[in-house]
Amino acid sequence: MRIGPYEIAPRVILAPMAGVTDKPFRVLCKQLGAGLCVSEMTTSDPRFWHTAKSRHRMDHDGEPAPISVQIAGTVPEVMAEAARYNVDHGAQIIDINMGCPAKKVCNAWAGSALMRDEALVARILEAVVDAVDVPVTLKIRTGWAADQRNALTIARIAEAAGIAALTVHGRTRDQQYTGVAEYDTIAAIKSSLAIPVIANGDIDSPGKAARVLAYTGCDAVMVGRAAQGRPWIFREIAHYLATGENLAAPTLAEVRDVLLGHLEHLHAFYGESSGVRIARKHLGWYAKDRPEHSDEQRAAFRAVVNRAEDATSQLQLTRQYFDALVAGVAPDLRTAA
Ligand SMILES: Cc1cc2nc3c(=O)[nH]c(=O)nc-3n(C[C@H](O)[C@H](O)[C@H](O)COP(=O)(O)O)c2cc1C
Repeated sequence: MRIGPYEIAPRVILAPMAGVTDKPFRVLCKQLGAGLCVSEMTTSDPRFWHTAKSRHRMDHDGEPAPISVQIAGTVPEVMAEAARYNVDHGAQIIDINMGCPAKKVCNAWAGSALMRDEALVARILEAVVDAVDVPVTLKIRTGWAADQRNALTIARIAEAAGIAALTVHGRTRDQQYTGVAEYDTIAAIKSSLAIPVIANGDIDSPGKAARVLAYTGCDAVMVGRAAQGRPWIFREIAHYLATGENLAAPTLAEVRDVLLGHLEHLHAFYGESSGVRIARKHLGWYAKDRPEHSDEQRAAFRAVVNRAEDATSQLQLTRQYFDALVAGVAPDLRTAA
């Protein structure tokens, strides 16, 4: 699949997730097989561009190409300026967020709320496409509510405005994350457009990715929540799409090394104090799906690791836990604390 000059291969993309898809996570997912990783959304309001949060979100130093940066906002000229600013700071693809149901975004009439105003959508897309020389992509839901499913109309507006690829999350805004993704709507959109369409929603295994691609006819799939604590899902999906075979799960030693590398990158990127805090949610996700140990042990691991206040002890406790798993013994988390 192509987005402007970029060949996106394999056809599996990391979804933008605020608070999750920061640079350390994007770099990791790319290394582990994602064809493209989309940044957390960045605000289009210039008053917030110099906060620590925005500076981290706009930092793409050393990130592998193509660098896709998501912007959110409501005013066409402001969105255009935000797109220019991000391109000046390394963005090679601009993605526009009209898919996020978060209150903070929707109260400001951004994210998926924008889909209710089709004329404004057209003005925003045209303004952003005109403002930059890089490809502009759009991410939408199927509509605002069950009786307001206007994704196909928005998709046609997007294509006419020069959008280079469209991602559709198969839910309406009022569904938030409940219900099941409607792949029928995504298939209908794909069959009506000439630009690449990316299917998103509930893709959590290589088999599901292949089924969604076949059912919708889409050009690629986008994976969000299933990548949390499981960044190797991208190579698993890529391998399955290429061969029809399942790749072996990563060994515990590899999981340990991936996780320790991820923690080190978080500590270096955010600084020790914020890095340790931000790492905690990732630690919880990595521990969540380990079948080797009991729920009690996983809960104990989270509790102990959450107490680590500095980078050294967070790394040490994590290593200790996974070393014990690798050796096939129960980790003694009481003494580790
Ligand atoms: C924690 C979290 C943060 C998210 N932040 C964004 C965001 O910033 N921009 C956006 O377009 N979608 C955002 N989403 C929606 C995801 O990109 C994706 O559309 C959704 O999770 C469905 O895909 P999944 O079923 O693979 O998780 C977020 C989702 C989650 C769970």
